[in-house]
Amino acid sequence: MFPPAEALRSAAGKDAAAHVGAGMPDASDDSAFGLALDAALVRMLPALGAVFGVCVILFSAWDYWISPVQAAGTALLRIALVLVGAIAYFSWNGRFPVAWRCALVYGTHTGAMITSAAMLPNGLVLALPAITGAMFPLALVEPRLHRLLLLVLAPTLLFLVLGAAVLPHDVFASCVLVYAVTLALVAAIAVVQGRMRRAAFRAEQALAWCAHHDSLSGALARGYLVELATHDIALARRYGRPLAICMLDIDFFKRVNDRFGHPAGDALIRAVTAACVAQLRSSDYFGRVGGEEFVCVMPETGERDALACAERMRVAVAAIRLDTPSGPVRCTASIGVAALAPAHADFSALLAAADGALYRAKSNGRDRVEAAPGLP
Ligand SMILES: Nc1nc2c(ncn2[C@@H]2O[C@H](COP(=O)(O)OP(=O)(O)OP(=O)(O)O)[C@@H](O)[C@H]2O)c(=O)[nH]1
Repeated sequence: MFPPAEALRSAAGKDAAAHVGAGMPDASDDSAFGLALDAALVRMLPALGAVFGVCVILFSAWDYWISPVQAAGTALLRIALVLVGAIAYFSWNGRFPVAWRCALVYGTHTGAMITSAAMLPNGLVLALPAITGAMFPLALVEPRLHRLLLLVLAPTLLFLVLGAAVLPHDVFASCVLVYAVTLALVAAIAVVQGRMRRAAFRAEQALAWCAHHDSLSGALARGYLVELATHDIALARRYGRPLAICMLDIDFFKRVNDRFGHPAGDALIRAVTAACVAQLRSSDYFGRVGGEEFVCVMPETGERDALACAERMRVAVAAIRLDTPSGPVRCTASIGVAALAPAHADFSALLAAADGALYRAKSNGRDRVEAAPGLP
């Protein structure tokens, strides 16, 4: 069983078509890494929020131990703030970025700890290990330093304001020192593990790209193209939608290699890929299925539009001119087009129809587009 095409497209990094001919993902582009971190945050936060919530409520028992008289008040405050954070987290889902929701959960949970502790005698000193300890999971959840600092900003200000108000100066200074050292440690852990995660993410992206693309042309690799096409054919059948494919072969490519050398042949393969991809819709995809053979899959496209697209590709290929020391390299291409019909059992059958049309284009003189005969 093939995984769904959308999963395959996202495994390749972005939309498959957008990557055709685009080369390896740009290692300096952190936007995909940022999206992956946000997705991880969405997965981790509910669990982390629940753990924080349980801890904060358990601290109420501790409050009772320190000051039974005030325990009811602090317990109510803690529970109210945790509930506010949890309710807002779920009701803001989809309306606000995950970073804001994360800040809210962390802010309400640690805010509850700090405010309740400040109400108890020596509470802030006694609760300091819990308040600073709560920062450590953040280093795992959010390794981006600027985001981490934004997350801790509100609780830190609360800690400083309440600490200055309720603690003696020297005790307050010691608490601030412990807090600052912990924050520096947490930031260092975030930076180190962020670097490790970024390196792993890039390696994963590069591997996914290599698995799904042809390294010479940047077009989709045959296996990946077949997987995507198999899925799109199933969709087209299910919903009675059109789909067409083109099979393109560079004419007399051997002569290019023989006359200009293999590097020129390679450059021509890249130029043909770029020229063809430029003629396609973003929902189409283009793969290299053999030495100088390419297949383009066009979902939601009938035979007439596919023929027009194939003609645009033929003209674009004929316009290619590569300047080499041995003179300009030019080429033409023959293209076979086949539209999906009920008689095509699967992608191989459709491909065989396009191959037959391509064969006719070759035998009829090359540099032309031919359609496969209509099938019931
Ligand atoms: N430079 C280069 N050449 C390749 C690559 N893959 C296959 N080829 C060459 O492509 C040529 C294909 O030749 P043929 O199958 O005879 O096809 P053709 O010369 O294009 O002739 P027609 O298809 O009949 O028009 C062979 O010489 C292969 O060595 C590649 O990645 N790079």
